[in-house]
Amino acid sequence: MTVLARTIEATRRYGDVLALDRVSLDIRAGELVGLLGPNGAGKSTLINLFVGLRRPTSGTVELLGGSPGDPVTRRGIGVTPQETGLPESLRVGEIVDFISAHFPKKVEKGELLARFGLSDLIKRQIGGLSGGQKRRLAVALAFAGEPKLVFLDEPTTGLDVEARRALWDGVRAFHEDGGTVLLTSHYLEEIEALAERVVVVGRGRVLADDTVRAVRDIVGVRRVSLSAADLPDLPGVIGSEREDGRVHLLTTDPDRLVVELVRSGAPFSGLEIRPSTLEEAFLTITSKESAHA
Ligand SMILES: Nc1ncnc2c1ncn2[C@@H]1O[C@H](COP(=O)(O)OP(=O)(O)OP(=O)(O)O)[C@@H](O)[C@H]1O
Repeated sequence: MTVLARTIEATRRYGDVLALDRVSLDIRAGELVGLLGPNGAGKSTLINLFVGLRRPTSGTVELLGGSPGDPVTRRGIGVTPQETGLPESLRVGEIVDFISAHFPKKVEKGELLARFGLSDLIKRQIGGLSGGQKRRLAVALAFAGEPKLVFLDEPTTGLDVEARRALWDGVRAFHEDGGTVLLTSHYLEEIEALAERVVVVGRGRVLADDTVRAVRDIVGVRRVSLSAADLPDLPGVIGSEREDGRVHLLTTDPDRLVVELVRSGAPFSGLEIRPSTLEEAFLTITSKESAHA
């Protein structure tokens, strides 16, 4: 399958901060890929490398067979960054015309607005739109030039459920017509609603690149925490660490783990069970450390 965007061992530093650490990733034609990761994982940095807003400190980035630095290449993509500022005095229809004018091919205005549930707002000034409507418009504009590949950085931030659904419908329609999308999110639920492939990023590295189902199994992990001096080997523990005298055990079956813990007779106190955060689940599982005392 044709690769539309690719990084090879891409590293990006901001001063002392290593935002991306040797990331190699292919985005193939027709894919809808979700980039999932906690705050500061490096998602926006990766998108910025792909769309030519930043250059890698080392490594290579390719876009549509060319370089992201080339404005002609960039005409083949659509982008909605995390923060968007649209001119307040323009009307919705006017901003669509303005953006479309930059592209050789364009989606018909009425159709573009309908796809994102914005038809009724065509004559409204942008300054009079709600935050959610502005966000939806900013996302719709990424599709205006009939792009081959669209990058959406947290497209549904600040949207209510209905607006989020309207936006998802627009993205799905583009994908069903063969379009390729890379979108970032903090939420697996969002990626699950849209994507088939999930790339999990944490601390600048790709931690997993798999189907939504496979990633969901890992994210479904629970964290069982307790205070104990010594613990025997317990079944079903897929990762563990010790912190300030507490032991954190990761498992997909916390009920069984607790039963086995009690059966083992090992003294413990302060038992707590909670869902693991994405970062905990992935970093603990992928680290080789084990903290069986
Ligand atoms: N312009 C910058 N100058 C300095 N550090 C930066 C800059 N941009 C990003 N960083 C740092 O690089 C790391 C990765 O940031 P990035 O914005 O790519 O993460 P993210 O996964 O998109 O996070 P979020 O989900 O919060 O948007 C973070 O530690 C961030 O503080």
